[in-house]
Amino acid sequence: MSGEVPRLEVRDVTVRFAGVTALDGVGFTVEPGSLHAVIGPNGAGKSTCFNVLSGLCRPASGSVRLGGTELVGLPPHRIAALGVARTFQNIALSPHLTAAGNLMLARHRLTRAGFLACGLRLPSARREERRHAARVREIAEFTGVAAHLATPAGLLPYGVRKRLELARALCLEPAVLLLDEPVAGMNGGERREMARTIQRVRAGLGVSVLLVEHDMDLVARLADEVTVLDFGRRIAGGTPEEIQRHPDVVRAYLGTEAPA
Ligand SMILES: Nc1ncnc2c1ncn2[C@@H]1O[C@H](COP(=O)(O)OP(=O)(O)OP(=O)(O)O)[C@@H](O)[C@H]1O
Repeated sequence: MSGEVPRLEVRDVTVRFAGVTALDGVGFTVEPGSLHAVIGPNGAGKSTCFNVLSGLCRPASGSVRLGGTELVGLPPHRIAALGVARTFQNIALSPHLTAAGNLMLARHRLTRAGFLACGLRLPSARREERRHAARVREIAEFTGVAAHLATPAGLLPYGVRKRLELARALCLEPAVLLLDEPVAGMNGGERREMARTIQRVRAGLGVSVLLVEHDMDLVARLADEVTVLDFGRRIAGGTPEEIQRHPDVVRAYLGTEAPA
């Protein structure tokens, strides 16, 4: 499948908030099927970068292209429909819906007309519904949440909810998956489980993954390429090994958390 996954190209993106340049001419490329991490100290611009890619924030200038398609200026639901799906730092699941319900809701976003037909209980819609349910089960198995499908999302342990959030993003059948701090707040066991899940998803589904993460062990273990931001600027890019030796990166992290 990675043969069909388009390249994501971020070029010269600048974002300004009153008095603050959150991103200053930032550019990088996520190669098809690769895992690309964006790291940097607090306030470096990582979240802003994600918000630009998913359409929540419009840059003052610059471009984001998925294959031949310009994403800047498109609303978030169009960007998701084109194949860029994201998770959030703070889990955004419906707590009263079951895990399966949350995933089915995401599937319905794929086909809005399907949702209407489904409400009218047309036979074609019932077939479609069964197909969606089968795919939801497949994705749930991939992400290790299949045993929890009947449980309301709000009652699940934190680590499972984070994997469910990832499963929900995958329900949109993305070409590029944006993961916003997927192991934040997790204990060691949950972190290892999430790392395995990300590896499985990437290898099994062939999607590209763009990861924002503070956990350097995870980045070193998973990433093919790393982009380092500091004060809104891209200060370095390369493999995890190259990044850890880069003098500007070491300097940027001094006094905060040194990359392990
Ligand atoms: N909506 C906003 N209005 C004003 N300033 C903002 C806004 N969002 C972000 N900023 C500023 O832009 C800069 C980059 O913030 P951003 O949240 O992207 O950094 P980050 O690397 O994600 O930080 P963290 O690791 O703490 O999440 C910071 O100086 C921040 O204060």
